Order: sequence, then structure tokens, then C-alpha cells
Amino acid sequence: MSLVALFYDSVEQGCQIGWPDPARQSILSNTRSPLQRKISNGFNYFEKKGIPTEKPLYPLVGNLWNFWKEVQFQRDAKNEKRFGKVWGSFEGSRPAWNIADPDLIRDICIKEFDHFTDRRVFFMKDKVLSKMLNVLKGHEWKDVRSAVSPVFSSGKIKKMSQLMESCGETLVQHLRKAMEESQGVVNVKEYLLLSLSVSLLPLLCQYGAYTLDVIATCAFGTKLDSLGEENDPFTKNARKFLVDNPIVGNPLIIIPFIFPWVMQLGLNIFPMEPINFFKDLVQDIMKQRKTKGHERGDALDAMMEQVEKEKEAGGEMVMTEEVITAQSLAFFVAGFDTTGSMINFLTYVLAVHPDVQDRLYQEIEEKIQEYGGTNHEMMNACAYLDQVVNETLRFYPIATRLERECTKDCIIDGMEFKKGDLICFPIYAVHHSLEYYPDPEVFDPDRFSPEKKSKIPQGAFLPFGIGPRNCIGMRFALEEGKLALCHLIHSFRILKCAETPVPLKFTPGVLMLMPDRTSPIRVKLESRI
Ligand code: HEM
Repeated sequence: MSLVALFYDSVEQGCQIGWPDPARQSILSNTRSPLQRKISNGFNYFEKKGIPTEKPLYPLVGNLWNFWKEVQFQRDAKNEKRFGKVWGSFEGSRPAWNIADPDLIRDICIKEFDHFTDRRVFFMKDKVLSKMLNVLKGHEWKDVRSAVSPVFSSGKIKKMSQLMESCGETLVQHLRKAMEESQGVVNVKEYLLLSLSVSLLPLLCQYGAYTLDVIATCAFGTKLDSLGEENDPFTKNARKFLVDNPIVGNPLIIIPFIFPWVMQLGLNIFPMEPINFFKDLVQDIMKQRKTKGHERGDALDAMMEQVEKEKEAGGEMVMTEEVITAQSLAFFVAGFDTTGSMINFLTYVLAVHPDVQDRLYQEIEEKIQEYGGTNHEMMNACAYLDQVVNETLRFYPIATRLERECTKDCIIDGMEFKKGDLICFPIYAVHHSLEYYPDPEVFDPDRFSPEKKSKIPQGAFLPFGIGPRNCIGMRFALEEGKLALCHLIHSFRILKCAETPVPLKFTPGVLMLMPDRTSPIRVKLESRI
């Protein structure tokens, strides 16, 4: 198929997902007109609505070219300065709204949620993966979300916190070893450059190992020390799933953005061998627990509890074995690297802001004394810890943008959204806006003090998203991150050294906030105990 024909197809795809009729007619009625004319017609979508537009440079790719060239959040910040709080761009041929206004973000994600229930996903052929919460759509998503929500209740998080505790201790042991081997300078989260790849992926190292151990114990009911037991089948398969995946980080991943229909050919983003390993593992553990009635207080227990409740209530079952397995995998996909990155950035800010570290150390030591160790209640009592974590997530939001798909036509604030429109919220630009955060480039945990926090508009702090489709694992991630930090601060003084990059540089071509391969986060650790 020629490139021109592919472009026509992708224009049609754009039309089906919600281009307005006049644009559609002018494009389709002139299918034999010169390519340039089609491009200018197709890319007029926002201009016709009076919305400023980031003009696409090339046919087919729209503004995706800029995605590869520039760091996403820097491009968003530049566009916000240039266009204001609402502007249009094109993901391939598909129109994408960019909205950096907290009131509008709140309206779309909460008030008018019924019109924006989904986010963009590429068709997933596998019958288990397609049931992961993050990719489900419409009613199916709603049913699974309400069935899975109790897994993350405060009571359940408290139980899982006890399981995480031993992973925190293992993390300290490994960091101590790494510190002794390298005269104190530790690359807390290493990066690996894949051949053919312009993006960088985390090795299962230090924080990666910690978050993997936590997922193994809380989502898969398996005790693990992934750095100590590199040949363990769980560690090996996790590595294949998350690190040695030939597709992630590969520039060819851009193809489904331009031609979403290619995924219907049966391509899967994830390699199947490790997926099958994890499916079998979850199913074996569930069988064992059913026969032996063994309980660990982990997420699998909580999901099986939900099954019993559904059985008692009668009616159609939502939590089938397939759905449960899919959620364990979803926790992996959504919770592994995000949480590792959060701990990585936390370590960095403490190294470059020793005054913040000293105050945090005082608080943690006081509360450890008071509560007899690091635990759920002790962490809840640490107000400054919460402020430091919030400010770190404001300064370095791991997911730099959120997405929604318009599922029903609607008009908000005079703007007409059509079914199929893609809506993007540039989190980084909002978090660094002078309007909501005075001196936004200053790291100041006191902006999240109880008095000041309440003045931040609801749609202006979005590290875990917003509304009914926000991050279901937020409390879990915060518990896991704070626990790691308490162990770290209690055991080590974190110091800036010659190898610590200031300021941080970031990687283009990825949606997550990732330090550049040439300047990974390195800090010096000094034992405190
Ligand atoms: C610091 C760590 C994390 C960050 C920054 C983060 C951030 C996010 C964000 C921004 C979203 C999209 C929300 C929206 O569209 O409004 C999301 C969704 C999600 N996250 Fe997290 N996340 C983290 C950790 C976790 C963990 C540990 C888990 C699981 C245990 C998890 C599970 C999920 C799932 C399943 C979704 C999809 C929810 C849905 O579509 O209903 N996340 N996360």
C-alpha cells in the first residue's frame, strides 16, 4: 500500500472518530485531489472551531513528529505559553484537544464524566489483557472498577503495608551492599539503552527490584528478593515482560498512533511468554487458596473475597478468573515503573535539598520512636513526609499527561466536543503554572501544608489523575513510596555528589518523565546507623 493510500485511510479513520461533517465531506468528496489539499483540509479541525492549533509539519504523523523530537512536557509548556490554556494538535490524523485549565479539567473528568468515560487504547487481541482496568471501556470498565475498588480500601492497604515492610528491609540491605561496593555513589535506578530504541528502560535494579518485590508479594502472593534471586522464574519473566520487550521504546510503536486499525491485525504490545507465566501463576495460587483456605491479606485475597460477595448477591459475575488475572497484570503494567520513578525522584530532591532532608529525618525518627518502628500508623502521622511526597509529584509528575476520549457529543464552556475526540491534559504544564503555584520552579513542600493545600484548585494537582477514572492504585503507591523513603532516610544520609545531575535532563519520545540516559540520577549514600 502506498504512503498516500495509507494517509487517505488514516484520514477516514479520523472522520469516523468524530471529525465534523463539512470537513469529512470536503475530504471524502475529493479523494483524488492533491495530497497537500487533503492535509490542509484535515488539519483545519480546530481552526474551524476558533481553537489555536499546533500546526502539524508532516502528513500522516501530524504532531507526533514533535513527540519524538522534544521532551513532551517541555513541548506542552511551550505550547501553553504560545496558545493559552486550550489548543489543538494532531496525533497522526486524529484531532487532540490539549486542555491546561483546571476548571475545564474538573468539568470533563468529574462533572461531565459520562461524556468522557474512556481513554484511548489500542485494540488488544488477548482475552485476558483486554480485561485490564486501564484498557477497559464503557460499562465493562465501570463494573470492573467498582468490583476492584475495595481491594484498595484503607483497611486492605494497612494489611498490605505489613507485607511491604520486609521488601523495605531488603531494599536497605541491597543499597548498603551497593554503597560498600562503589564508595557510596549509587545509581539508584539504572537505565539501559536498547538497540533500535530512542527511549530508555529501567533495569531491575534497586528501586525497580523493590517495586517488583512489592508487586510479587501484594499482587501475586509470592515472596521474592528479585536482586538476590535473579534466576527465580518470577524475576526472569518480569524482566521479559517489562525490560526485554522488543516493542516498548521502539520507534515503530508510533505506527498504531497513526493507523489504530493495525492493532486489529492481532498485534500485542506485550510479549506472550511471560504473560502466560503470570496467568498460570495467578490461577495456581487461586486454586491453592480455594482448597487450603490460606489467607495472606494481599490483593489476590481481596479480589477473591469480592468473588464470594458476588456469588452471595447472585446475578452476573464480574470478577471471573480472567478478570482477576488481568487486574494482577494491570497492577504490574501501571504500578511497577511509576512507583520506582517516584522513589527515584524523591531520592533526588532530598539529595539536592539537604534542609528538606534534615527536617524529614527529624520527623521520621520522632515518629519511629513514638510508634515503635516503620508502619502504616507511623507513616500516617508524618505530615511533612506527605508534603514532601506531594511537592515531588508536583515538581516531577511521573505521568506528564492524562487522556480521555469523548464518548458522547457535548458542549462545555462553549466548546463543542465530538464523540471520538481525544482530550489530553498536560499535567506538567499545569503543575508548573505561576497561576496556581507561586514561584513554580522552587521546590517547596510547604505549599502542601494544611493551610495552603486547600487553596490549590482541584484540577491543578493531578499526579494520579482526577475523577472516577483516576489512579486506582494511588494509596497503594503512596504507602509503598513512603515506606521505602522512611527506610532509606532512617538508614542513610543522601548526599549530592559530583555525579548528581543538576538540573535534571529528560528523555524525549516517552510519555513518562524519565531522566536522560546520559545523566541518570546518582547520589552518595552515607550510613546513619
Ligand atoms: C507513583 C506511582 C503512580 C502514579 C504516578 C500513577 C499515575 C496514574 C495516572 C496518572 C493514571 C491515569 C489517571 C487518569 O486518567 O485520571 C493512573 C491510572 C491507573 N493506575 Fe496508577 N499510578 C501509580 C501507581 C499505581 C499502582 C501502584 C497501581 C496498582 C497497584 C496503579 C494502577 C493503576 C490503574 C489500574 C490505572 C487505571 C485506572 C482506570 O482506568 O480505572 N497505579 N495511574
